[in-house]
Amino acid sequence: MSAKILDGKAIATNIRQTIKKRVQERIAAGLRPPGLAVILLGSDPASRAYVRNKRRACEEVGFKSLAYDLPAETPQSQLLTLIDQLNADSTVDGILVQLPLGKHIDPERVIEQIHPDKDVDGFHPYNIGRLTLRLPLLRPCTPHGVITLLKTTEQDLKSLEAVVVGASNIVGRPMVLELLLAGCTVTVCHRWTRDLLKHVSEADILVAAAGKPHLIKGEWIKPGATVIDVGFTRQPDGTLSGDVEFEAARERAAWITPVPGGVGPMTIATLLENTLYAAEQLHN
Ligand SMILES: Nc1nc2c(c(=O)[nH]1)N[C@@H](CN(C=O)c1ccc(C(=O)N[C@@H](CCC(=O)O)C(=O)O)cc1)CN2
Ligand SMILES: [Mg+2]
Repeated sequence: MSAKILDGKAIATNIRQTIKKRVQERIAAGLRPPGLAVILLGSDPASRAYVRNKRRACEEVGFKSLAYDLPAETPQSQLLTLIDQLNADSTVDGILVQLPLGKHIDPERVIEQIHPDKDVDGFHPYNIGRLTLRLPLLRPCTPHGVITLLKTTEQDLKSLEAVVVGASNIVGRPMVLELLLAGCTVTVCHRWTRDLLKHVSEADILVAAAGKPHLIKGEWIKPGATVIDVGFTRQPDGTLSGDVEFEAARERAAWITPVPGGVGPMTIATLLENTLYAAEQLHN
């Protein structure tokens, strides 16, 4: 078997086109464009690249993009004051602070300062709580983007065995909640899991989000499984590696995401969806 490719790049392009049309309709109806404020501290090259892509994506679909590039040493109090100003700005529907932040800043404190209705990353405890209680509002972008990808396979997700590898706040944990909401039976593996192979080999749906290149061996994959690789580690030669041995896994899986071009583009497309949702449903 050679798995079908889940082409996140193409699916994300379709989503972006749909959003662009909706923004044009809004403007034609005399409504303002959705606004997204993206805050970047420091000059980490990867963070700069992701932020550049987010701002470019906003401009392409016709959103108002507000850029705040602050020095790495910006005090937390100044960041909180900026967030307060953006919370009060009625032209801003979404606020995000690019992660990770420097050691002098408490990311949980910063996320909690964002008004939950403008938390388009879906990281605020209010939005995570709503997802936990099956009342989702603004949902974390990468996990929700993965669900969008899974829906394109037209499998009935109900009753499937899903295994998430990695338990981070921004991917693994909300991914568990999303898969549970979709009707899967969910197992989460993490650094203390004793027998990773055993769990992975039982997965109908595998979401690898450990950030460890090639942690998941191809021969562990259950034949016919759907493999979603959230990992993207930059190697010294400049190439990107996922958490899964792609070529070997592809021989066993039914569906698989590439790295790059799988999950990554869905994160940004889902961010645009969240910002449009905030503008249309939460701030009118
Ligand atoms: N505030 C946030 N910070 C971070 C998030 C987030 O969702 N919100 N996620 C990651 C970084 N990230 C977006 O911010 C992100 C990472 C990767 C991609 C992506 O498109 N990856 C490409 C490959 C890109 C490359 O060549 O380097 C792919 O997989 O195809 C998009 C967004 C941490 N911080
Ligand atoms: Mg990818």
